[in-house]
Amino acid sequence: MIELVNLTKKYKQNNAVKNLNMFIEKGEMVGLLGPNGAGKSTAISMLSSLIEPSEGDVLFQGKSILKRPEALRKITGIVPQEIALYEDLTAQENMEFFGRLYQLRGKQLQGKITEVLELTGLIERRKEVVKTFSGGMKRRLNIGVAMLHNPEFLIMDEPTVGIDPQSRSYILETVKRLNKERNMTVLYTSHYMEEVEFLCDRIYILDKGSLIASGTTNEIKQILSAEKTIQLEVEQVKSELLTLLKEDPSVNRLSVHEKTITLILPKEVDVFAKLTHYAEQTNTNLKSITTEVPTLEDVFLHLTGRGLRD
Ligand SMILES: Nc1ncnc2c1ncn2[C@@H]1O[C@H](COP(=O)(O)OP(=O)(O)OP(=O)(O)O)[C@@H](O)[C@H]1O
Repeated sequence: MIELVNLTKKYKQNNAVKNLNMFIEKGEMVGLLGPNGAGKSTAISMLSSLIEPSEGDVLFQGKSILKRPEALRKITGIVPQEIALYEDLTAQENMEFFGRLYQLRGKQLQGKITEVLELTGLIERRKEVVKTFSGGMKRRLNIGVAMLHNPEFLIMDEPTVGIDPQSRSYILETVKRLNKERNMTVLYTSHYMEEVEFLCDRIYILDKGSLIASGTTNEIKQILSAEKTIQLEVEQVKSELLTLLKEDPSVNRLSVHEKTITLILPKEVDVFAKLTHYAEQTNTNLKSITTEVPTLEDVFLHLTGRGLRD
């Protein structure tokens, strides 16, 4: 349905997106993953014709959208990273304003507003002004606005950043339902691996503007099939311990998040005795050692040597 061909965006010395090749089939949920600054928003802006590519093309049903963006625009709903709502208007008034921009009027507009307010769980709050809403409710309303013109294709740019857990799971469940019940095609960008793992059939991983991996969720995880992930929970992360671990030839990758050290090692290596020894040597109080099933987060660490949330 949609194809990105060698899509590139250059800003002076910086390539925000480099030779990006992607395809999205009708009814698919595709994840675009990467840490902050990876190029996700830039890729989305080119896909939705908000900015022009420096090189490459976007094809919709085989035809370039560069000169004729309307066909794709008409079927696309965009949920931007920034909340775009009028704070002093009620939820209902915001919907009416944006609905009119989509040329909806009268009964058709009111029917659609009720439908999307129900979908986003905000029907009870329709008469309240947006500035009294929580961050999560504003996000849900923003999603509702993107749904007013009945799009077949929904682009969501990190829709769960900085919101409460209930709104987050509500959004994830809603997106899944839209895909199942309406065969909605979804492009979902995130730096939360677990969200993409939950939602998406296929995944593209971007880092510094370039694609570093792509495939089905299972294919991506198999990159780590010869490896295992071990997590060490420590009372205090000591630099001496990190040095010993980094120097150990069986440690392929290492990352630290708060008081947890994550190691990726070959599957056959038995390191428990060695880890306990390192802990003793550095006077580290080891609270737990656990072997994890690899996650997409581990795949990113494996491919780049960095955690997604560093
Ligand atoms: N208008 C611009 N001018 C110059 N550089 C830009 C511009 N827009 C983006 N960039 C740069 O391009 C790179 C990719 O940015 P982009 O916003 O696409 O990343 P992202 O993956 O969406 O990250 P985030 O999750 O933080 O939004 C960054 O290094 C950014 O600083």
